[in-house]
Amino acid sequence: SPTPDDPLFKHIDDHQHEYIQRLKDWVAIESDSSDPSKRDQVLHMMQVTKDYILQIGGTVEMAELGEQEYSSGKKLPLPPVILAEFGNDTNKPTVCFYGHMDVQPAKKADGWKTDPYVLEEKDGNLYGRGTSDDKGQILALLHAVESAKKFGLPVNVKLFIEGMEEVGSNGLEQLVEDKKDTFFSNVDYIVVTDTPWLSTKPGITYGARGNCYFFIEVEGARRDLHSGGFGGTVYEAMSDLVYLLGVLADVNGKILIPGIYDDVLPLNEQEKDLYKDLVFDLKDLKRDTGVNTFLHNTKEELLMHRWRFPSLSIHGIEGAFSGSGTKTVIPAKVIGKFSIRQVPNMNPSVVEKQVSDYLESKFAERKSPNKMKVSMVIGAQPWLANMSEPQYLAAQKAVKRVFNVDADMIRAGGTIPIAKNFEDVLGKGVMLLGVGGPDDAPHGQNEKISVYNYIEGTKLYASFLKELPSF
Ligand SMILES: C[C@H](N)C(=O)N[C@@H](Cc1c[nH]cn1)C(=O)O
Ligand SMILES: [Zn+2]
Ligand SMILES: [Zn+2]
Repeated sequence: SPTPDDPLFKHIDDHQHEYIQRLKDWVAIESDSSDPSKRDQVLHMMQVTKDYILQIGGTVEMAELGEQEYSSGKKLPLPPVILAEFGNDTNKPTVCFYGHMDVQPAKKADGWKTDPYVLEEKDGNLYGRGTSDDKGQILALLHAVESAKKFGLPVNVKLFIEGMEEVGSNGLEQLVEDKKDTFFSNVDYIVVTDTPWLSTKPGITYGARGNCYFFIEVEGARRDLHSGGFGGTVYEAMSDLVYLLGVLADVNGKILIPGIYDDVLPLNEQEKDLYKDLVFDLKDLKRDTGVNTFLHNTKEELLMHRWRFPSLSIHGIEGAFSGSGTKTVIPAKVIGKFSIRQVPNMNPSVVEKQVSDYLESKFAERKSPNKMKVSMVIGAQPWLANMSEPQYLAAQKAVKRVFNVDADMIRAGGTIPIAKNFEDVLGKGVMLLGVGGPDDAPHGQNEKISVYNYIEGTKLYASFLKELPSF
């Protein structure tokens, strides 16, 4: 361990088995927010989190968000949001941490080596869905709060924890508005505990991309058809969809939608300098991902395309045959799913129109009689902060104290949908301080967090709480 002698750090080290056991218990709850059949698990996860916060001495209000209505008319309860508090001393600064307890889908059949919902410890890593994104990072924070409390908390701590982040944080912006003059009224800083480091060196994150997520729905027949009986006689919905998905970007990742790059902030020399000293090795990335040829060859270009340029990814097709075997079917209705990561100063409503106009004109050119509909189901804004604010200085000092290195100042390619709203609605500085590793594989197979990041990350959060009042 790189940490100096400190009773607080010793307390954390002494409790690591308990911390790992708790992560194991929480990973076992299949809180996948995208799967309607698992909504009760998300609700249960929020309850378990609330109970633990109460156990370590916090107060908790559960803010109800009402129901989620699907296009089919089906309604499901939205998980309540946890609003928690540790201390309300007006002489102390107040920091509010944000994170989420829902996870992305995961099935052993996707290629996991172990059951995604059974935490496995192997070679210093803890494998399981949510170990890194975001249950492990939230638990590192909660254990830090619990430990720091034993030695006297020098700050008031608030927690704002939701259960729908992975599907775009439904209803959350309105809740931030509603709680502006109550729960958030005394909050000085917002810290998001949901982001990975760029390398094994700790990073502090001052920007994140937004995301506009689209569905293209193409409908041909009333039911799936036998391709022997109908192949060659019908306009196939899947062919239309594959065509539309194929005209979104070129082989080099350039997005072909007219106007999409118009609002991207130009790059200046000062920004270029920020990339120079970052520790980031393309060889490590190749080894981790198994990708031999990336779209960009230098550290700077690759990071800029992860952080400060938009990108378009195609995620899947609902309604298409995707099993093993050789089903000979013509799917009647298919929904293609893709998203465009947003960067400053792109605006989701502008992007929505650009995408719809483009796809409608491409579909019209094709002259298919099938029905086609484009909808934007998530429109999350990008966020970029001023990294000279006090919470950044305190985080830098905490990194130095725990790891004895200077933190990398980095941005995130992923999205925290609520980050920009926090800033806009509350007018408070936001920072992402995460403890995930660069190769944790969030959203992918065999997601993990290392025991090192989990435990030293707990010390990082505890040190941050100690340092914050001095800035
Ligand atoms: C960074 C965070 N852990 C995360 O994974 N966020 C999701 C949020 C999102 C965006 N569109 C839909 N969900 C992500 O970046 O994919
Ligand atoms: Zn997350
Ligand atoms: Zn995620």
